[in-house]
Amino acid sequence: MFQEPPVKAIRSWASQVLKVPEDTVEALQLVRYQKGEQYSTHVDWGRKQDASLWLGGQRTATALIYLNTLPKDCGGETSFERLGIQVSPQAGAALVWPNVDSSGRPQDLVEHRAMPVLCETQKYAVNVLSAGLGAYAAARDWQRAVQVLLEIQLLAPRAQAKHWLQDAQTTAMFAALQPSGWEQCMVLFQGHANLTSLGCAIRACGMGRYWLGALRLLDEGIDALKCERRALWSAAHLACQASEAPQPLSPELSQMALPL
Ligand SMILES: O=C(O)CCC(=O)C(=O)O
Ligand SMILES: [Fe+2]
Repeated sequence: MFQEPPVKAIRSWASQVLKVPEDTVEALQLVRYQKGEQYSTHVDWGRKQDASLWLGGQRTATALIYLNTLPKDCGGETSFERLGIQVSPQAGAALVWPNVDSSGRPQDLVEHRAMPVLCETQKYAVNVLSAGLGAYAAARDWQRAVQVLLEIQLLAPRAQAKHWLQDAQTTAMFAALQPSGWEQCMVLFQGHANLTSLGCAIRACGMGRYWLGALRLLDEGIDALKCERRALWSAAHLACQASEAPQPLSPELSQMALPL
């Protein structure tokens, strides 16, 4: 389906307009409203308490492409009440807005709704959202996830998109939490120490049977992040379950400085 020419064309256009790699454009969503239907006020980005936010990476921007024009007085406008903006659907026009500010912080200002359609003409639109790396994390394709992370880092310099990049990096670490990716997970941990990434790194050590590393991270991480031991308990537990037999330390890892 991603290979259909119209879908490809829209995804490629969206990647340029939203300034994200094409791979992080989510699957297109087609929306249709019949008479009386609407979409109540919401934001397109994920809330902090939403676990899919750090697994999926933040939705940094939205492009809404209207597929048909609604007659006058037929409703169906996209309304940004906090901004005092209402846009009427016009065939072929696209409404593009950021969901985060220049530092990557999600914005409440861009909450919006689709006003009810008031006549028999149906409203059709395509909603294009820039996703994080979630698709690859879900597919356990850590090589692609890491590659996309590198592309994102090049596109968005660290200082300008700090929060979003942290989400993306943690997502890539999750994707790499596999027997074949655990060393890459440790590499991603460099310069990115927080509770979630530390938990990932401990589990990665367990996957690689690198027990010394897991123990060091557990001890030093608790000191450095000033967290309680039990905050990392499940990571440590999973690390222990990941493998039965210990494995000697590789020279490469023994030289790696902990980012704490
Ligand atoms: O249909 C509209 O005008 C807005 C749609 C929308 O906000 C959404 O699908 O997230
Ligand atoms: Fe929306």
